[in-house]
Amino acid sequence: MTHTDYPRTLFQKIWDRHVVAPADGDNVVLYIDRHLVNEVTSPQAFEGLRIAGRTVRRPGATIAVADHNVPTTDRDRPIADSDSRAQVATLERNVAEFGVPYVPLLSRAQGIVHVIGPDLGLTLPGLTIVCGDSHTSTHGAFGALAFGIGTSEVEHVLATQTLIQRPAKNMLVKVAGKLPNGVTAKDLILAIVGRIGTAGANGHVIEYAGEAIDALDMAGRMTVCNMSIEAGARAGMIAPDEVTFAYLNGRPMVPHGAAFERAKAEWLALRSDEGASYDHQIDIDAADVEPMVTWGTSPEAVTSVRGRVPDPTALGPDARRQVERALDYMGLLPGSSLKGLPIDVVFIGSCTNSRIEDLRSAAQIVRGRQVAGAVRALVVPGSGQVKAQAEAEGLDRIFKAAGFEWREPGCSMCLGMNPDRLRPGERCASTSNRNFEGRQGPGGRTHLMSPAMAAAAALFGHIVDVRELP
Ligand SMILES: CC(C)[C@H](C(=O)O)[C@@H](O)C(=O)O
Ligand code: SF4
Repeated sequence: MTHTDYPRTLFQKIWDRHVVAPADGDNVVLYIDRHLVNEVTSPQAFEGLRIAGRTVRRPGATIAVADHNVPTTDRDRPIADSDSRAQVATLERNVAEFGVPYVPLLSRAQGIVHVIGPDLGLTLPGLTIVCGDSHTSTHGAFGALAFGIGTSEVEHVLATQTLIQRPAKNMLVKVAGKLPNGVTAKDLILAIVGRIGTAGANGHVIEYAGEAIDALDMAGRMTVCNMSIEAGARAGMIAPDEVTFAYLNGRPMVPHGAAFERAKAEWLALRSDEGASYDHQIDIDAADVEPMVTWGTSPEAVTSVRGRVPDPTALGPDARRQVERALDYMGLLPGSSLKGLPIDVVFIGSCTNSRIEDLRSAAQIVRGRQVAGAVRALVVPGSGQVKAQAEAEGLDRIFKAAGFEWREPGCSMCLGMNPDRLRPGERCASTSNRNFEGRQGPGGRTHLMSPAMAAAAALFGHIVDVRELP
């Protein structure tokens, strides 16, 4: 079946290539190329297979790793928390029983599932990639169709290598112009989520395009696609180009030599056709984007670092109650300024911002300076490979000399499923993607920002505008 008779978007091209058969109504059976498995959403899925007497259909298309529950210190010792220990042990038992490839905790390849896929070259243009984790959208940065699935779908993919899917709508976010100095991919995606809201892309796959997107490195593109989910999108994607190919070339699971050249020729066709239509388009001028900081308990509660916390009395009754509650939780006064707000903890990590480029950008700010007195500051590389690369470049020494803790890879303080947590009332400058109540530990207060902004906050002990650093 060919579809060359009408212009299609990148999303439609990948979708069409993966439809196996129609299902009920508009639904289709979609073939899945890669299945990433973590310890959180897979136990019941494997249990389901066991009960039904099924096997894993394509173990070679599947890869498992533990990331959420792993401590980021003392890796050679047993995990102290019994629930976390049990989750990791269960994954290890399941992968052994079902013959699924597994990246062991002590392997150099271990890390956050959305960091290791690209690291290893498992994430390739044109593929369908799923994982029982919402931030699977990260992999769309390579021009893949990548989305999060629930536990029952994890079981379905394990058993059949397919999913029943309903077609998505398609949104284009076009970012014209250049991002100003000191403004990063993280600021851009925070600005987009702030503009369209956490439900702004519900039911849509977002494609990002335009000069500012083309200018991003792969880490930046992953940051943008990662947080698409915070705008309600099912996935985010960016057409592959020379930046993508340069990143991929030479990675372990990427085709080599002549096979790479052949693949590249195919990947070049993975872009939206001229005249392809979208259900929705958003236009952003990159020149207007500033360093962004969240003030509330939802990623859309965000403003420029020069901005102020909203004043609820200026709002209608519903918005007013919401903002009042957020400010109360966050311990912020209405109308107060974000710049100068004291912070207790700095977390540089998570699948949004724990890649080598993110660590370089933070280290550049930190080099030769010191973390402010009482601030507890953590750098948690996204994978063992990122950690080794950073150490080879001496970034670990820059961070440690400044007073940062240098940790083992994992989700860490992005969410409180492991020992890295905020204490109640602590305020954190965080490079992660969610600032929900209790996300980093009960009572913890999260301000999302870029790695450079978080690094600067660590040095001053309060939120600063990275553009104004001496
Ligand atoms: C625990 C996991 C299922 C969850 C997700 O799906 O995203 C987590 O990774 C998160 O970031 O909240
Ligand atoms: S780093 Fe955070 S957002 Fe990413 S998968 Fe882990 S918990 Fe989820």
